[in-house]
Amino acid sequence: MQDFLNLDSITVCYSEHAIIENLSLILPKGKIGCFLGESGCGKTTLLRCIAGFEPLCDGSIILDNNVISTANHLTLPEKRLVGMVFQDYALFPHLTVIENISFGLKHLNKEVRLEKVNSLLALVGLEDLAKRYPHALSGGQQQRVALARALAPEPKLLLLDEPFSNLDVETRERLLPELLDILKATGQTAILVTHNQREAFAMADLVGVITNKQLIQWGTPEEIQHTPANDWVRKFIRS
Ligand SMILES: Nc1ncnc2c1ncn2[C@@H]1O[C@H](COP(=O)(O)OP(=O)(O)OP(=O)(O)O)[C@@H](O)[C@H]1O
Repeated sequence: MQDFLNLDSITVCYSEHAIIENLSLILPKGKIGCFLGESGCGKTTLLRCIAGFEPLCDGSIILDNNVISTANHLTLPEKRLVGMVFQDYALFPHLTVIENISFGLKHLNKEVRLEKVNSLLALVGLEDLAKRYPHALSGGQQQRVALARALAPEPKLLLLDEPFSNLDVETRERLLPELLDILKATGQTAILVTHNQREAFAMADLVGVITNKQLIQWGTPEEIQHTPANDWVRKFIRS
């Protein structure tokens, strides 16, 4: 497998207590990975490690041939070119849609920035709401702004932590294929955390099942569903 993101035997601890032990996986460029597992198994912690918000106790994380985390080295989050979309969108309330999306593009000249933001607004279908503030948007619209803002700096890797969890079922159903289309259209490599297996199997090229501090299986949705690694995975995906 062509290796773009490589988690190599990583162990993650909080106060010397291991949350994740000796976890390895490879995600090729342009693919969407998804972590599945029970509440508290460490899915968000893994995303935080990849984003550079948590150190490793052991192992290494390599992104696009750069070692970004080891037990002794942590490339700063802002230097990793890793974007993150949070559960609660985390938009800047005092900035309009267009200002939120432009936030990470201050280094570009005005013309280039405007062109980029306009194409992102079109990509997420928010051209008509560019001057609104977040409080005047629906949950689904806020999530689209968060996605456009995260995509704006063209991250090497996009991390999405339960991006649909605050949305009603109807909006989730509508946004899921839209999100997939946007990620695939931009060739974005991404990792999604969700509690929802249907979402994981619909979105992901590769699904990781985590339990008891370990990644039990890392495979395509078909492999996980048709050849589960053990009884635990079989029961988990039927639950
Ligand atoms: N800052 C912290 N300090 C100590 N323990 C923590 C910290 N953050 C998380 N934990 C613990 O680490 C474990 C993994 O948490 P994490 O949030 O990664 O799980 P999760 O799989 O994302 O859970 P959920 O699906 O409920 O969001 C949990 O037992 C949690 O209590």
